[in-house]
Amino acid sequence: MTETLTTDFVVAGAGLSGLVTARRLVRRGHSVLVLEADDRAGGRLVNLDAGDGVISEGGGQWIGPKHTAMADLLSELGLKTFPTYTDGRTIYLRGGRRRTYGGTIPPMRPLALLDFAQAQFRLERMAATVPAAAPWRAGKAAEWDSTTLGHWLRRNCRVAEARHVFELGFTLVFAEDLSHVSLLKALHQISTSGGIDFMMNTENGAQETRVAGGTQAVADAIAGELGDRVRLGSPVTSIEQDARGVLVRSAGLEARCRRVVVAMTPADAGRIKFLPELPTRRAKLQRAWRNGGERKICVVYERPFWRDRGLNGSAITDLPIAHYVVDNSPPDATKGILMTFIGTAASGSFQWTDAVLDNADARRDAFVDDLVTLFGAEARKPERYLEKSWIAEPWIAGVAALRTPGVLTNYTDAATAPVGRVHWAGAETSVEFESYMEGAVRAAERAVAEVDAAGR
Ligand SMILES: Cc1cc2nc3c(=O)[nH]c(=O)nc-3n(C[C@H](O)[C@H](O)[C@H](O)COP(=O)(O)OP(=O)(O)OC[C@H]3O[C@@H](n4cnc5c(N)ncnc54)[C@H](O)[C@@H]3O)c2cc1C
Repeated sequence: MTETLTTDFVVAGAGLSGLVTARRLVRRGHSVLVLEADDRAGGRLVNLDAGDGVISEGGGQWIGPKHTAMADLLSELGLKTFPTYTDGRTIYLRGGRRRTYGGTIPPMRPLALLDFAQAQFRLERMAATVPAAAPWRAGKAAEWDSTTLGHWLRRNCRVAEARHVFELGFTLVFAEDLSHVSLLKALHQISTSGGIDFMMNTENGAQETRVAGGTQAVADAIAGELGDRVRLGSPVTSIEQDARGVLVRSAGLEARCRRVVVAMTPADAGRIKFLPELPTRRAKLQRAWRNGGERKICVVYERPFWRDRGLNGSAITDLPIAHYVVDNSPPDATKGILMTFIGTAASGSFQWTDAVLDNADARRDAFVDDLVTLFGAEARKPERYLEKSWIAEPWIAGVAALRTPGVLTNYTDAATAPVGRVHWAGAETSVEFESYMEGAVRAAERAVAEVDAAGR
């Protein structure tokens, strides 16, 4: 039998953005129903069990000093943060030569450093000409949206060592081979996400802080407040609107409401049937949308033994698996956790083989081999291996938006423009800090302001 409900608003998706949207609407005195397809709330925020009550984040984890909306949310929820571990030296390994360094600049050869600085200067200068709210209006939008960041780097960052560090940093941001990322999108991301240094750095950067208890605690806290307003295992299948309101259908449930906020990536919204049909640009955007995908993998040790040797657990390398390693241990160091990402990027020195991509044991063994090279024989015997794949999630398009060439200039504001009584939230609809948790919260605030302003 189909259950029928009436509510002021339906929020589709209980990721961070949908949860914050619902929380803000409830606080304004509205009735809200949140429909989540998966059997848990949180979306891209999820904790992995590292044993003995310790967790490591499987999805979004870091925030930085410019992430003010996230900081406000954490303080409203009474959640604590702690600094990402940076005491000690970082390992830089290239061509078999292992060195350590302090600060933020890897010990590249002088020519590579010069090339890196010049490419960074040029990218920042180009990014400064991209309007935040309308990147498709940049003077060179058509030119930049017809090429990729990967192509630009190959042409303009000629020293392989410098290019590798760039490719590494940006591949982490987009979770994809840079030859899929529009140059215009990359420039827009640079101008709206705090600049290259902020995006790449830990201290004074986007990786500065972590949430005590992991970011899933944020989702759990909000879902706990919302209680039975959140329905899990309830994928929205259709959204039908007329002049008086909206009918939202899910498995065994129909909800009538004034307005709907769809809080997920445009690709995920593409699975919902809309009546009447969506405007052409919006419908085509949903088909064209891509988020990059990768796996986050961690090995758990009894303790962070590398710290005894003055190392902070971070590494930048050209090893087969671990191009970037970071210390993901809990704040009290009751376990030692080292983390990396595995994607499919095939440019530059990234070459993850199918043998590694398609076999969890091979991934673990290859990562441990790299960690032994970096941190010594003690790395050989981890207590546990954890991984979270964002490649084959049934309800989530992937880690972060990449926008292939042509998407920004063809579909302009279709990701955010409301369609009658349907509004869009989700980290991918934020002008600032798109695809970050900060973007998810800002998008929620924008969507709430929109439905408030729309009245009935
Ligand atoms: C590996 C990884 C690392 C990251 N690192 C960071 C980081 O360090 N810092 C940072 O700021 N950000 C990071 N992010 C990004 C951050 O996690 C996301 O920006 C944020 O969590 C997105 O929230 P959201 O609500 O917009 O989307 P989502 O979390 O994707 O939520 C969308 C929800 O909609 C649901 N859904 C889909 N279809 C339907 C349907 N038909 N009906 C109902 N529900 C549906 C999904 O199940 C999901 O729960 C990372 C993400 C990943 C995956």
